[in-house]
Amino acid sequence: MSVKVVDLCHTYGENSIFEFKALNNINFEVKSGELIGIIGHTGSGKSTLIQHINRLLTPTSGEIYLDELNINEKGILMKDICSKVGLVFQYPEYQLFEETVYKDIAFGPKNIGMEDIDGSVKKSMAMVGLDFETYKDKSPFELSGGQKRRVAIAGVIAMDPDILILDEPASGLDPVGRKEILDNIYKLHKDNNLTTFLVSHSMTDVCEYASKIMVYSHGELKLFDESKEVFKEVELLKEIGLSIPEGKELMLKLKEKGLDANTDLFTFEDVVKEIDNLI
Ligand SMILES: Nc1ncnc2c1ncn2[C@@H]1O[C@H](COP(=O)(O)OP(=O)(O)OP(=O)(O)O)[C@@H](O)[C@H]1O
Repeated sequence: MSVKVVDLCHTYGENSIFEFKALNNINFEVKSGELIGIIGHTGSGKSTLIQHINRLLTPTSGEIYLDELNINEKGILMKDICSKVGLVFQYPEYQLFEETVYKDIAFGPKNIGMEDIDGSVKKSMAMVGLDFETYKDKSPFELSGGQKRRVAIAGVIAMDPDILILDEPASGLDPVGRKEILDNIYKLHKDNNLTTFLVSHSMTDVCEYASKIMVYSHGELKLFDESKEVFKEVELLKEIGLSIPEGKELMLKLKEKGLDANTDLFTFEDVVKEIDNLI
């Protein structure tokens, strides 16, 4: 499913002394099946943006289209949007509340009136790499941080969305847990052709996975391009207060030291290969 955002503005507390413009004239188009990284400093508007894509917020002005559907048009039910757009909030494990993993994952599908609840729980658990028999009767609260997060993601996937949005899915996990969850999300996206938005503070996290990256600063979309093009804008990114991926940083340092390093590289794998070539 494609997403088109046209002239989107969002002002919190309009016409009050707390008025704050969180998004200013945002325009972009994302094709069906793309994985988009959304990067920006704290308070740049990332969460505000993603809440518009599943209509949790109403634009102050502007439009959002999912394929041809203008989601804020009169008569469109919230239920219809929820079944198309799955939003996984930051630290989703804090929103787990049922006594078993099965019940927690089944909650969403039941709520939107899906028929084969059992089938969708089984399928979504398999998709996030949780064995059904091992985990279905466990309490979500006895699981590790990474496993809890998988349960929370399975609860959203179980509603069979066309678009998946994840707000900082790797935050608070150790390096192994981060890689596991991000690899799993990437696989979900690829296997199901899910249009996916990955919100992060970390360039290093998103650069390995995203086909394109959006960079937000103070409510404005500053860059939206393929990763390697975005990472060429080193000065602008530093000005905004964002670090470039560690791999690219290393390549730039090697170049400074006089080595013929390819500074267009940024993923861990590519950088390791390049270092092998250089030494
Ligand atoms: N409900 C609200 N009322 C008033 N201002 C808000 C509200 N929610 C967010 N803001 C403000 O809007 C701006 C954008 O917030 P938003 O949460 O979208 O940023 P963010 O990029 O997601 O930040 P973070 O990375 O810290 O989650 C911030 O300055 C924030 O303080």
